[in-house]
Amino acid sequence: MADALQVRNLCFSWANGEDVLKSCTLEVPQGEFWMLLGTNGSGKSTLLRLLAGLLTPKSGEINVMPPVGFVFQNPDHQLVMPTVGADVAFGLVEEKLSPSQVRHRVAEALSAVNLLELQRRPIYALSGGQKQRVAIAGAIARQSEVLLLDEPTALLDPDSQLDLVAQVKRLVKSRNLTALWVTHRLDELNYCDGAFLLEKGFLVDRGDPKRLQQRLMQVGLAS
Ligand SMILES: Nc1ncnc2c1ncn2[C@@H]1O[C@H](COP(=O)(O)OP(=O)(O)OP(=O)(O)O)[C@@H](O)[C@H]1O
Repeated sequence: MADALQVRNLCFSWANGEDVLKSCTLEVPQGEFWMLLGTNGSGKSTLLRLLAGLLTPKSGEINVMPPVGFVFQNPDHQLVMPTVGADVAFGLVEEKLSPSQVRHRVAEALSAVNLLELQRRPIYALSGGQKQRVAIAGAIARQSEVLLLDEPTALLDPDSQLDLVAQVKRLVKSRNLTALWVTHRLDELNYCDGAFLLEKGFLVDRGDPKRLQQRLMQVGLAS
């Protein structure tokens, strides 16, 4: 399977000169769900922002299959419209679509995350997990091939957390999407195809999630 996401020798420094990513190389095959783990400050969010094109690398190569959908830790930083349906439609304003095409895309994306019946609900009246699903529906409506999710369950209770990760896994598999999901929660590793471990800007391990789960349970992953 071809890679939907590829990074070669990626280096990044902030303006203060701090090296955050040190020659990182990774790839995620199309249709797979991978996770990115690491202690606080190891560079996970920075890597995700580079993949989304929100930051510019110091050196190295990034290839990500477009369009890319990004899901933030806090959905209140991303949902901008008053209702569920309006928010998902807002993401389509730059595409030249007729009103009926927009309605169709919004309905299809909300069905994919089981929120169609909440289309007219105000955003403020949603739970945290429902808000994250609206953010994911936005990416699906824009027909994103790659989903980048930066600790999307950090603000969720354990039940909503596992519902969300299971739902993203189903979406990835049923639509042949590709996802990279940042987490501190080791139980989420049960849902992915593989995982990367980032330490102080170096990718120090990768591969079978069960093996990484064991390794991290033994040493304890700081969160
Ligand atoms: N805008 C910024 N300007 C300067 N330094 C930054 C900026 N954002 C992050 N950093 C620094 O970059 C390093 C990596 O931060 P990053 O947020 O990528 O880590 P992380 O692994 O996602 O951490 P966490 O698990 O706490 O979210 C940290 O030392 C952080 O202080």
